[in-house]
Amino acid sequence: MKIGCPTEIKPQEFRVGMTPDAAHEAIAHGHDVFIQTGAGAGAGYTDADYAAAGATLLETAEEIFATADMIVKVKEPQAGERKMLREGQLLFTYLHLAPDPEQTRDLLASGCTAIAYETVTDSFGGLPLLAPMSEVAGRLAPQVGAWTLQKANGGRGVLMGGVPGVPPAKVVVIGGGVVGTHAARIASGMGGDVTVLDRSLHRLKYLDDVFGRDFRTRYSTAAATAELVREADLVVGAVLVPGAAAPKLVSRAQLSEMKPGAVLVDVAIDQGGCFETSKATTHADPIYEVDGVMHYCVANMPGAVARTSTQALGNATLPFLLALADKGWKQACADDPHLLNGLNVHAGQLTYYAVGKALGIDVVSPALAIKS
Ligand SMILES: NC(=O)C1=CN([C@@H]2O[C@H](COP(=O)(O)OP(=O)(O)OC[C@H]3O[C@@H](n4cnc5c(N)ncnc54)[C@H](O)[C@@H]3O)[C@@H](O)[C@H]2O)C=CC1
Ligand SMILES: CC(=O)C(=O)O
Ligand SMILES: [Mg+2]
Repeated sequence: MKIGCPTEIKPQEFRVGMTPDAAHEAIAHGHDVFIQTGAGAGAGYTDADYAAAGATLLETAEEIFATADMIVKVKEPQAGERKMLREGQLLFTYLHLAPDPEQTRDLLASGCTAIAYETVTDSFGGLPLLAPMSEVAGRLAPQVGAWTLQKANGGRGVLMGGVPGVPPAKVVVIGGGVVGTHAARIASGMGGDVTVLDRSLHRLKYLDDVFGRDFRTRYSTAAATAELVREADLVVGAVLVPGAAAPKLVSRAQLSEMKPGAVLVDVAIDQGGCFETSKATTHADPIYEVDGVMHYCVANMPGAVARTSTQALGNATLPFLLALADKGWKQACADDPHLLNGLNVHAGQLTYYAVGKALGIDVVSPALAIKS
């Protein structure tokens, strides 16, 4: 198979879909790998690294899209990239379609087959291709939250860990999955006074067993969330209903009850965000204020630490990438129901139920789509 990896073009996105090691493995499996020149630069990989791995360097994204049977990326295809997708071509990347009707429309119109990293599952009930970036974003969230809390950035001037004789920041993490657990661990390590909310008792029990000395847990009801958010210095939004638009758990009206200069970091923004007032921002201009409360809503947080993120994502995607290339997507998905769960679009049909529900589009079952 011809595998193509273009340079990411989302603003301030420095990750790359394939490392030189991944290219080397795919080539050892008998595939041809085409990398756009400069694609790895932001993650610290040179064109020479890819050439040494046996990949062919191509100058432009147009050449990559025209040449490859499978496109491997990091971020959802941007409007210009979507125009280059064609019928029968396989796209393997993050998509986050539920909050993105324009992208969904373009992918359906292109006739391509699109497998979304974020909806591939594993046998432990997890999301193995989302998890590495959730680990990164979760660990970044207290770091960016602490920065936003600084006075010069519009925050209320509270130091995360306090100092002897002065209390630390009150941190509330909504959602105790991968992002939430990593955010809580780091915030607690920085000295914050941390509470994690989740609606899964099983998850709360796990967190209490493992981290009970480091942070508190609380069952997520609207009342508990409202009470904790009112008192918080920093709130991290980390909920997920896989594939679906994020539920709105803090309303605009609640902002007026919060402390002036408190900070909301909405990691769930790539699924539309879990605060009513969230709108996606970029690393170039990450924060804004609404009703005295600072918001940080960057939809590609891991891009800030592109080298760590590229390596972590590459470790997770490689086995799936090789299965898709070795067997073709239909056989690979037929053999692995967890990979089939990644199928969001095929030949003009939407194949992921939660996306169809969010956007009001009819859905064809993925099991039927692989037979078409
Ligand atoms: N902004 C960014 O750069 C990045 C964003 N993300 C996003 O972060 C979000 C969280 O991802 P993960 O932690 O991997 O998901 P996860 O599935 O591991 O955890 C989500 C948790 O939310 C909980 N939850 C669902 N509804 C809830 C509610 N109403 N109240 C409280 N808890 C609730 C679930 O029980 C689960 O424990 C996703 O939207 C993901 O796409 C992930 C990586 C990077
Ligand atoms: C998960 C995701 O969308 C990201 O890492 O950018
Ligand atoms: Mg994202």
